[in-house]
Amino acid sequence: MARIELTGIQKRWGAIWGVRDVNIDIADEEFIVFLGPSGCGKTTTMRMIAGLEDPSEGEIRMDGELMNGIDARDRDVAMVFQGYALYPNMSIYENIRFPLRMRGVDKAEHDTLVRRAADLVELSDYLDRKPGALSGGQRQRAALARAIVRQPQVFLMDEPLSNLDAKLRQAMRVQIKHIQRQLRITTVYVTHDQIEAMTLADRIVIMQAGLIQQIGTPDEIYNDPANTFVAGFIGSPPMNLVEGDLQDGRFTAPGIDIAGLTLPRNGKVTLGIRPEDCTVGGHSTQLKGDVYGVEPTGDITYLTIKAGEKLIEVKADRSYRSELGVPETVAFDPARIYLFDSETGQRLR
Ligand SMILES: Nc1ncnc2c1ncn2[C@@H]1O[C@H](COP(=O)(O)OP(=O)(O)OP(=O)(O)O)[C@@H](O)[C@H]1O
Repeated sequence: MARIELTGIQKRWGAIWGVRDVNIDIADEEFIVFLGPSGCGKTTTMRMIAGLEDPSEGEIRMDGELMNGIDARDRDVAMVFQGYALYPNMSIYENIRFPLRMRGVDKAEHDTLVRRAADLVELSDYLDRKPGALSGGQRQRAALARAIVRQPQVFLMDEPLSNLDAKLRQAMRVQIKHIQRQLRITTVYVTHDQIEAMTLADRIVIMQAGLIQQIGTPDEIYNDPANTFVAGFIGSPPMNLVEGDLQDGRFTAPGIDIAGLTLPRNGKVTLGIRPEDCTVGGHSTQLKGDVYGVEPTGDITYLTIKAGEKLIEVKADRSYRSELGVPETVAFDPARIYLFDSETGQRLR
């Protein structure tokens, strides 16, 4: 159980900035995911919570207690990393037990705790094996069990699934979320994978270049992106963003003409529309272009249309087929159209 408060956190090494002005109040039992591209400051933020880095400025508190300057070993956190960091010569049993020995937990409790943790991650049948004799997913589960075993106040996970293949990642996501809910341990998880962030998080913190761009629930981040960075980072494929001209509520760009956008502003704006909020065909005059790519995947067909010089991504019906270069039209759901300031990227509508 722990609430974690980061207030005015900055980290720099000489002229290099890791993070600038990070403020976030993480509730007890919350699952928080830091999401952003490489180098945005996610790991640095997590390392400061762990006590592996000191902030240059700002305060870190756990349950109100100031953590600045307190050694990592004296913080009640457990970490899981991408590289599992299991000891190759120890059995899985001994690997999971290791933190109990390090923390001086009463020996009489070890066996029960190790077996309970192994059971939670479904590794009970593998306790006698060495890490080398396990699959990647099983090793990752062993690393998870080692973090779980002594029930810390906080879990810190840095891209723990990125070594696994897509199918295993999905299975492990479900397992991690399930275990976190069962144990009710505050969890901070770092990833650059938006699906992981959307599926795991109570709240997502989106970062870019050391700055927090938005903090919100997955629904808020998806439905109410604060700016073009967030809009373009979430979604698969992400939101289409088209620069154009707005005059008296009518947006125009090459191949695109949309009326009825109520905004008390004229001039250059960026229009945003998600691929899943577009409908192909019909008598739409909103977008006219040529088919540039068609990708059937079974349950959905991804269609790329070239309008002017811009490629627009559309999620079409699974049965949609066409030939390259064929003229096509697209209609936009008016309630799902976003407008952003083209200069600042900030959301206008
Ligand atoms: N020890 C260090 N010395 C100098 N600069 C550093 C150090 N650690 C990180 N940085 C810089 O701080 C910035 C943030 O790094 P960080 O590792 O937090 O990014 P990240 O978002 O976790 O990226 P990735 O997904 O690639 O791990 C980067 O520009 C990085 O080069």
